[in-house]
Amino acid sequence: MTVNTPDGLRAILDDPAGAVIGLDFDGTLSPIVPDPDSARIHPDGPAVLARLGELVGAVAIVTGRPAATAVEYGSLARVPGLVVLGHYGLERWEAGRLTAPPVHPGLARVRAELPPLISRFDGTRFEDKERSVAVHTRQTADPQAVLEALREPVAKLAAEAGLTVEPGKFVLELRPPGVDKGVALSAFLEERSARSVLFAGDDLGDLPAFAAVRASGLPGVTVFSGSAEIAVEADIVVDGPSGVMKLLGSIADAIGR
Ligand SMILES: O=P(O)(O)OC[C@H]1O[C@H](O[C@H]2O[C@H](CO)[C@@H](O)[C@H](O)[C@H]2O)[C@H](O)[C@@H](O)[C@@H]1O
Repeated sequence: MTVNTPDGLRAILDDPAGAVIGLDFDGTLSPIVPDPDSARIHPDGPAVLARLGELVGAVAIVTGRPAATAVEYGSLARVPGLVVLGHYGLERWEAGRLTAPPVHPGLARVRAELPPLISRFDGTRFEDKERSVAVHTRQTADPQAVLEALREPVAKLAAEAGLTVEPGKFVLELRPPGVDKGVALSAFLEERSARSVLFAGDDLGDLPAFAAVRASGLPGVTVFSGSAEIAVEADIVVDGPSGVMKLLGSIADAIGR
């Protein structure tokens, strides 16, 4: 683990009741796997998050997944006070209740037109998440080349349907515009009158949340869940979800003392 800026962490440990711990799901809490439906939280996750939920102001999962999927794949239903902001903040799950806006009308079109567009590349995967869709290339023979080949036609279709493209690890998501993880995290910090913040993520879609930590004016710490797939600047870099678990566990231990 590389620690560059421990000040934000110090604020969390000194005043845990004022701390918001924001966490991405895939690649941060859940190891990356080839099949998106097979992703599950790291085995230590439910217990570590349950401990943290008792100790800090709030634990929030901010994810591109539908909120209910993150709760299910994360076995998170019993984490005290947990809030899950799904679809980059479009949806909110809290205490077993889901709130979400109507489905964007452009999704019907991409649901019809995207599968035939991607089917010329063997191994591409269409993920229908109801309020967004995603095209995965991880299981193709050349994931990066297929991603590049699809970038332009997918962007054109998304624009015509009034959707935005969210690129990630061998994935292009088409989702409603107007919200991102930074917007979602900033609003949550305001709502909770946070006095400090940590956000951990692993992918391009997490960068707005890292920027929100920096823009918040609060003592804050960004944590990058590192992998060979992308490199991102953050205050703390850990080794994937197992490193995230160790860090969160050590924060819980330090607060508990
Ligand atoms: O915001 P996140 O919680 O990180 O979700 C982002 C997307 O993650 C998922 O895809 C990624 O994880 C898969 C399972 O490990 C992996 O197969 C894929 O290559 C990754 O891109 C998920 O399937 C998407 O719907 C999420 O939006």
